[in-house]
Formats: sequence, C-alpha cells, structure tokens
Amino acid sequence: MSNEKKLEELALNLFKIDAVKFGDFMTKSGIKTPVYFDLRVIVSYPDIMELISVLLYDFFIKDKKCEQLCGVPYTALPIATLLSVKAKTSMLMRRKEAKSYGTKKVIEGHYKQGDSCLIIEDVVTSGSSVLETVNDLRKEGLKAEEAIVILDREQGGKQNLATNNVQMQSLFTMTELINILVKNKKISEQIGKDVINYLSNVQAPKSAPELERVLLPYEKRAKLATNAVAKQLFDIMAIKKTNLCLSVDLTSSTKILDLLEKVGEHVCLVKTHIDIIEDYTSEFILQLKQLAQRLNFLILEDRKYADIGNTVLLQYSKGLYKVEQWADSVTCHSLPGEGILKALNSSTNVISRGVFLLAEMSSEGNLITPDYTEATVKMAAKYPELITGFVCQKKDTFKDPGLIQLTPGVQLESSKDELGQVYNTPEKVILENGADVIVVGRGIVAAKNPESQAIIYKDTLWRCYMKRVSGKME
Ligand SMILES: O=c1ccn([C@@H]2O[C@H](COP(=O)(O)O)[C@@H](O)[C@H]2O)c(=O)[nH]1
Repeated sequence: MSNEKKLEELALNLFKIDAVKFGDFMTKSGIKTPVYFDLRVIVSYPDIMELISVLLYDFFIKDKKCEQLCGVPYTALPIATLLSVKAKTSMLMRRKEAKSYGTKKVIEGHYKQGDSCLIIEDVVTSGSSVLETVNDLRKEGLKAEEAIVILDREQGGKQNLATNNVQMQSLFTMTELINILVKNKKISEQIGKDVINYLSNVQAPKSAPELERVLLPYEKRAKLATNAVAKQLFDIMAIKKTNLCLSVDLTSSTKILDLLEKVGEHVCLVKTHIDIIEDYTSEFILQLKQLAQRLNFLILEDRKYADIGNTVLLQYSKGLYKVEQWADSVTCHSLPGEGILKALNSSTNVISRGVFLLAEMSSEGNLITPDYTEATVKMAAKYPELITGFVCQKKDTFKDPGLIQLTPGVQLESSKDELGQVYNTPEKVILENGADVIVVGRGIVAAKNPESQAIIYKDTLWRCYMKRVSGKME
C-alpha cells in the first residue's frame, strides 16, 4: 500500500475511534471550535499505534541522523517508544515536574552534551507544549531543533516553533485531514466548510503569534522562555504581581541600599549604572545581592556594551566591577556586530546570564533606524539561550513571547526632560506599545516619598498589564 493510502487509512481510523470529533467544543484557551482531537485514545488500538509509527518512521525518521528521540508528555510518549525501537535510536523522557527527591532530574535517560534530539508530539496548536520540552532539553545542553507531529492544527504552532529555531513537520495538517474525511463521506461538505472557515478565522492576523505575545500572561510566557533569566523574571512578575523595574540612578551606595530596603518588595527588577557610584566597594555588591535574594528581584546592569567582542568580554568579567559575577542580565548594543554576543556567551564564570539587546531608544533624535532594529532582532534569534529580551519602545519590534520587552522613558504624565529623554505614560507603553517590564528612574528616585511613589507606579503598571491580558482594552 502506498504511503498516501496509509495516511488516508490513518485519518479514517482516527475518525472511527473518536479521536477526531465534530460539534461545538471549547479549547483550553476558551475559544469555541467545531472540531476536537483527542489522540489519547490511540493507546487502546495497537494497529493504529503501529500505523502511526510506520508513517512517522517512513516519512521523517528513516533518513534522519539524530542521537535521541523525545516524546512530549504524555500522549506522544508511547509513540516515541515505538519509534525508538523501530529506529534503534536512544530515547529520553521529560518529566513534567522535576522530582522533589533524589536526582531532581527533568530529563531521564543517558545522553551527551550536544546530542541532537528529535521531538515527537501528537497534535500542535500554538506549539507551546513542544517548546516546553525543547526548553528543558536545551537547558541540558541537548540540540532540539526538529519536531515531528501527527497533526498540525494550523493555528500558528509551526511559525511559533520556527521563531524558536524548531522546524516542525506533520503527517497531516487539519485541512488535509478534513479533506480526506469529506472525500470519504465521513463528514458532510458543510461540516468540512465550517471547519475550514473556523480555521481561516483563527489564522487571521489578530491571532497570529505577534499579537499573542502581548496577550499572553507572564506565567505562560515563562514556559516559552529559552533564556533562564527571562524565565525567572516572568516567574517573579507573576508571583509578586509587579512589572516595575526601578532604575536606581543614584551616586551613593548607601542611598541605593536604603532605597531598595524600602521599595525592593514592589519591583521585579533593579537596574543599575554601576559606574556612576562614587563610593563603590565589593561590600556594596554583597549587600545588593542579599537584598535581591531576600526581596526577590533580579539585577540588570545597564552597561550598554558597544565595543568589539574581546573588549566587551574584558569589561564584563574584569576591572573594578566584575559585572559577570553579580548581574543577572546586562544591556548591550548590537552596533558592533555579533562578536559582542559571542563574547558575552563565552564567559564561563556565570551560572545563568542574560542580555537585553538595545533595539530602540527612548531619547529624542536617536540614530537607530527601522533597519537597524530589524537586524538587531535577527541577530538575537541566533542566541536563544543568551537573550533575555529587547530594550525597545514598540509592540511590533519582536514577536517571540518567550522574550521580554523592557521599556524605559516612563512617567505618570507624558513629558520630556531638558536632555532629550522622552516620557510616555504607563497606559501608552503597556496597552499600545507592548511593554512587559517598565523602567522608572527619576519618577521614583527623585520623588519626595519614593516608597509611596513606587507603590503608585507598581499598582498603575500592573493594572494596565491586567487590562491587556484580560483583553479588556478599549
Ligand atoms: O532607551 C533607553 C535606554 C535606557 N535608558 C535608561 O533608563 C533609565 C531611565 O531613567 P529615567 O530617570 O526614568 O529617565 C536611565 O537609567 C537610562 O539610562 C533610557 O532612559 N532609555
């Protein structure tokens, strides 16, 4: 039997065992859908399991070189097992939760750093479940750049995965499956049309991944982050209910520590300019780190590196400040080219690190052009494990929901300072311009009562974020 015939047979079998259902259903994200897939039932049908594994093997695995296979838990686990035996390729298992005892491993099985791992999944909608597995594998130093799936619901998953450097192939798209069922008179032409109509609605630009970034809550985005610092920052924001980054632009270390003692509980991130501190000592860093740990915030050194890779590596790791030893993330210009990212990536003394690339600036008359911004975003895509996000001003600057938009130039009223800084309001930067983490400096630091001002900023910024993700934007 030809592979085409086998695919048709599989589609008809999936319909027969109720793995594909038609009617009025609600998806996990609360959207109505006329078609529902539940491939969990296939484990009760060994013939169908075998047919699936034969097709996946013939189409995608036979001629592929990979060291490991890994199924996305849970439905794809038995399929991955069958494929592993058929292809005589080692398999890994990803735990959904790390064990709280013993090895605390998330990935079970034997592997080497750099092993390439092919991901196997049953159905892909947004691609987020595949990405969770990809992220855990990448954290272990495995290469996860390809995924094979039974069914692509054609709802942005393939594009979302490609953005995260994962190429996805499927046995069927939803349209192909529907066409087989209509052709074989399993469903009426009208039902087929309804499904295709539904698909074209959910595929319309408004649900494309670029808009999803700003609509997804931080806790969901944490799962899509490929940089460990971005993941931590999303988690902190969700737990502390604050997206406020305080820019502690003060020149006295005592004043900085006093201020953070009061406002640290209200912020997710503290941004420093370490070279403006007049009484810097390494004791200051110790105390800053203790505060960060006790009050649960991360530290961003806004160094804006902009030199050749070798110099940046020295600036990051040596000298008076030894930034790599204490900053969770640093800011960096893309102007000198990729060498700067290679340098920051190559530093070996850090447990986790992140970089915010400057894609746009808040200051009037800055020389950044749209082409420069686009090239910056492209450059970042090559370093998914290093990049925490972008310092930028616009919602459409990047799409990846696993990255963070850090936006400075924010005060409660729009205004300008006398040296070209432009301030927008919280409503504008969050609801219109897509900011995720909002940088406030003098709006708090120069206030009469910084503590009460920080609470006002925190509450206002969080209200805007909640409005954005609940979709109640006017
Ligand atoms: O485009 C940019 C990039 C960075 N910054 C920094 O943010 C703060 C803003 O302080 P305010 O007192 O709120 O103006 C400051 O440290 C800048 O260096 C920015 O403003 N714009």
